[in-house]
Amino acid sequence: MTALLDATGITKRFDGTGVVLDDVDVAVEEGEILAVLGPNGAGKTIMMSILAGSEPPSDGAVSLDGRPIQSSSIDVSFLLQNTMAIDTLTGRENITFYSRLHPQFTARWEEYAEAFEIVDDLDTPVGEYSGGMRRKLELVIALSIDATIYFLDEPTAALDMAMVQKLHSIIRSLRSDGATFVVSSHLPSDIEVADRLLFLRDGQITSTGDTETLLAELPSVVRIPEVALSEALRSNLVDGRTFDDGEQVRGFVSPDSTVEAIAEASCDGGAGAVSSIETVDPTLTDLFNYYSQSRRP
Ligand SMILES: Nc1ncnc2c1ncn2[C@@H]1O[C@H](COP(=O)(O)OP(=O)(O)OP(=O)(O)O)[C@@H](O)[C@H]1O
Repeated sequence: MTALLDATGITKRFDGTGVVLDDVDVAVEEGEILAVLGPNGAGKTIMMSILAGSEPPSDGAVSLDGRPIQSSSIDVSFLLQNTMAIDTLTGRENITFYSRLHPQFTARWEEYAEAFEIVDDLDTPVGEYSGGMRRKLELVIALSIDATIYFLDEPTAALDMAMVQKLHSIIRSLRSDGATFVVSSHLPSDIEVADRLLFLRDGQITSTGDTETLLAELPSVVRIPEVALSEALRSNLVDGRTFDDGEQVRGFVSPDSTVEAIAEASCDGGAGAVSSIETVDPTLTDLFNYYSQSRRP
């Protein structure tokens, strides 16, 4: 089956910064929801801009339905962080502006403005909006376009959890009508809406797959009291790395170690905390932390 969106050998270089996207291949099937995940500076925005056809790659090519992608195509809706809403116009005027600009703009905006709770703010200039209000208005506009494919760059960055859930439900509903989504994020909660995850780090794809498969391939997760940490214990963890979890930390058990070895190492640390070291079920945050930091074995 030919992918709806097909990007091959995408590379981006900037004078000074050098290579920020390095020979990336991405294929997105029709009706798929792909989440592009990675830490700050991983190259998500650059990749989204190139995939959506709004930024030329230094090398490589992107096609939509077999033709070179163009951001101006009526098939594409692209939400790029903080670039859409015009400050001097009110929310309503922005909506009118985009409705005239895009031939596929629909009356769905009214339903979405209600869902994102910005109806009462529509007559206020966008320059007076908070970051979250602006993001919600931009989402209302981007999602009201009847596109074949939606590129949403970090749509949930300024949203509270209730709004994140509403966005996910709108994405699912448009997908059930046949739409395709590429959504970038650095929030583990966005994993919930995706069919497939693609992790980006330092401009390269470190892993890709569905959530279930990537979760199954995750090393055991261990929770350790911070006080029990020692160099010897860290040497049993993947990359020696730990992640905050309240008064404890979490880490991934190295392939050549065991939870028992970690418990023993904690004795060596002199903390007497052996009994409180435990393996735990992996969460989406564990999944995000592991694949954002490590290369799939
Ligand atoms: N116009 C530019 N000129 C030079 N370097 C750039 C330019 N735009 C981005 N970069 C560099 O490319 C790299 C990737 O940036 P990008 O904005 O794509 O990351 P990101 O994953 O979206 O990060 P964040 O989560 O912080 O938004 C960074 O090192 C950044 O400094």
